[in-house]
Amino acid sequence: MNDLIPLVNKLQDVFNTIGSEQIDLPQIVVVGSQSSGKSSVLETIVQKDFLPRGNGVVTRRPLVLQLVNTHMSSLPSSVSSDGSVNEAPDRAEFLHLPNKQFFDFEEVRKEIEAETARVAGQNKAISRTPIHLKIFSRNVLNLTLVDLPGVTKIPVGDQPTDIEKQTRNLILDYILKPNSVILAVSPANVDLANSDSLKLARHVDPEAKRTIGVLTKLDLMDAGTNSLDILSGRAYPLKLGFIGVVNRSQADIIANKPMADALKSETEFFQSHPAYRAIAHRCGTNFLAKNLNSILMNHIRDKLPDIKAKLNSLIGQTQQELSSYGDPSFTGKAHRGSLILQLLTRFASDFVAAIDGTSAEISTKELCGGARIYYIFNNVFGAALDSVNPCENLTVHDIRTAIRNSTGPRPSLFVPEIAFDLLVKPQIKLLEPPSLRCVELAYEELVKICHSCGAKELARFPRFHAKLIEVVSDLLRERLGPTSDYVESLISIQRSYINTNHPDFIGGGGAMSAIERASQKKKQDMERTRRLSTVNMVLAGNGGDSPNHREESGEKTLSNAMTNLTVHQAAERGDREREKLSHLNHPSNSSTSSLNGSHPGPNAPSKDTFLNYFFGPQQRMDRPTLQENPHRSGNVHNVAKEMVMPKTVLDGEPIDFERKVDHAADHDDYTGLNEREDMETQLIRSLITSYFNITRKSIQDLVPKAVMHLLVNYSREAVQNRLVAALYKEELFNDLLQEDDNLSAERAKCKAMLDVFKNAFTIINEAM
Ligand SMILES: Nc1nc2c(ncn2[C@@H]2O[C@H](COP(=O)(O)OP(=O)(O)OP(=O)(O)O)[C@@H](O)[C@H]2O)c(=O)[nH]1
Repeated sequence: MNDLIPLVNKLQDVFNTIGSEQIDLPQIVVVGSQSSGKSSVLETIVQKDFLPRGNGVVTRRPLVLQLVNTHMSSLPSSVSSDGSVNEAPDRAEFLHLPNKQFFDFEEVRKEIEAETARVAGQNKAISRTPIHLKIFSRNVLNLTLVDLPGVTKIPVGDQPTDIEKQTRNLILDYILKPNSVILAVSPANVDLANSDSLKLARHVDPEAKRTIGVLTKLDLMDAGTNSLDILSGRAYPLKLGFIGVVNRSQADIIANKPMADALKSETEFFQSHPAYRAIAHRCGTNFLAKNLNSILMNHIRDKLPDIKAKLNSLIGQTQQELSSYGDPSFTGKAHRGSLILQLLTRFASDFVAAIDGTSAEISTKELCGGARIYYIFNNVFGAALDSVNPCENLTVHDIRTAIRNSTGPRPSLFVPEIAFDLLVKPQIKLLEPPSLRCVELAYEELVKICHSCGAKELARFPRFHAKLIEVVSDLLRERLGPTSDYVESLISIQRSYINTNHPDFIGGGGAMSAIERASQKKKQDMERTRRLSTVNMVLAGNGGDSPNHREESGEKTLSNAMTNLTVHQAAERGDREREKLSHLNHPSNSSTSSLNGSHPGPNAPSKDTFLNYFFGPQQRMDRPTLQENPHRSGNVHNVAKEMVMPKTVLDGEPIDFERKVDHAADHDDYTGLNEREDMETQLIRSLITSYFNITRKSIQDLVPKAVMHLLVNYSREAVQNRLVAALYKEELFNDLLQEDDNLSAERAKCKAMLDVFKNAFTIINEAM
């Protein structure tokens, strides 16, 4: 039974070697506010002066103290020549100094101070890293105790402003572990209601099952007061009870009072104290040590089955982790070929599965693989194409220049087809950058896919993994060129023949109708604005009307004025307007019927020239007479006719050639377009937009198909063969199957851990 504490110490040592905190080993954690007497309690238990002393914060790192009874253990004693047994002297060992033994406990104190300062600095700051100290003595009972920094309220020295929070968290880290027994130290000369240690203990152990209370400084209580209520468990119930102790006072320490004397004085104190006399056998440091020893042993005995179960599952997990690093024996000569082939096939099928979306490890966080390619086609590429303005960079100047240049030395009779052709081709070129970008994005996605393939299985063989990626990347790069070229040629194909017979093309008639509608609307708007401003003028011209008067007449005057004005103006314009409108809309008028619809009727001949689109075949003959003076009428239909006859001729004005040449040379001077020029420009723009939209649609359809065929599907089919051809070569096997150094180290660490767990399991098995 008494072997249980050495067993836990053994486990602790075993786990310390691998720094594993996976097992929560039973231990006693000493908690208390600053200067409550924690170190004094520990020193009295050990019966040695070995802990740092001083004012204020002294314990600044957790101290894991293992007490080993050399009397009970088989450890170092020797037999002298006269046959008597020489008890080995008490000694201490630090985990951080494995080859050094301390026999002078003053040196132990210095080492704790130096080690504390090394990690936590010289000035009052605290650190979470524990110091492990083992003390071998015949005067101690087997115990494992952890001394923690005291709960501090006010920061001093280098301590950060949140020192209270930091110490609290550090303490909580230890006492939260269900296998920790909390030794809550409270000074008896301070009201228990203010005890920090009991507050913290209650927080993590509300049923007070694993908290043992220690009352220090019982000798410092005011005369006439005592803690009998607490010590007998009436004031503050704890399952493990309260134990009172009297440690050395500061004066005793200064006077170097020996431990043995201190223990004697303590016993005398309890035996002679009127209040404690009756419970003296349950008080004092010796009783505390014995009690702690049996509490810890019982605790260990209770917890061992859990620890065993936990170890069991850890062994399973670690074994699994170890096998994930691969079996080093499997890379022997006989197996290399099949291993290479197996990993290579796995890589290729991962690649295909990622594209097809059949991968076992499909991400739920972000789009990947095939879905991402679809997203590129549908959303990214689609949006990029949609964002292209069909008339991007196409200024009025460009359009006018194109029209003029395409007519050569002749005056422009119609808006020439050649100008449209000239202008629309560069616009189609605008579809090329997004299309090529689409190819690149799909390529990049495939590269990304290939980087994520086989990552788990191939972590062991980084060279092989890199080679596999290299070969697939080469394959993808090879396909990038032809795919981009093909997509580029798709755009060139579109540019090489402008198919104005396309059924979706708006054509001249459609474009004219659209412009006509827009123009009419614009005119109506302008008219409305003009009327309103006239009304305002009428209202403003109402003589000496004061502002107040105007306000009084209000809406009524305004509406009257508007009605009068509208009626008046309608009468003035009269039949002229009505006649024009009926002329435009009259179905029997063949010249307007084709203008109003996008497509000519079923009997209309094919739209082979611009003249056809604009006016239908009959229009060739339907030229305006000079008397009609279409420009002056401002009618859209007449303006369209103007494109057939230059305005200057229609107006009958003499042409000043000198001025015209100068004007044409002045490229920036297109701001003051006349109505005919404005109409021509608009017409060209709407034709370009219509044709561009048709091309955009077909590019949007064709590019993804090309990318799928030439890049994605091609590489998908070719990947396995390519990998085998490039890498399944006997002379490469050695290089490809070179293991990663880190992985070998990880495997070794994992193996060591597994050994530790197995070892611990055996230790527990033997003890139980
Ligand atoms: N008279 C008397 N003095 C005590 C007793 N216990 C501790 N002291 C004194 O109280 C002071 C603080 O004791 P420590 O043991 O250093 O307290 P601590 O809780 O370890 O302090 P920190 O590690 O700094 O948090 C010392 O001067 C001790 O001598 C006691 O039972 N009686």
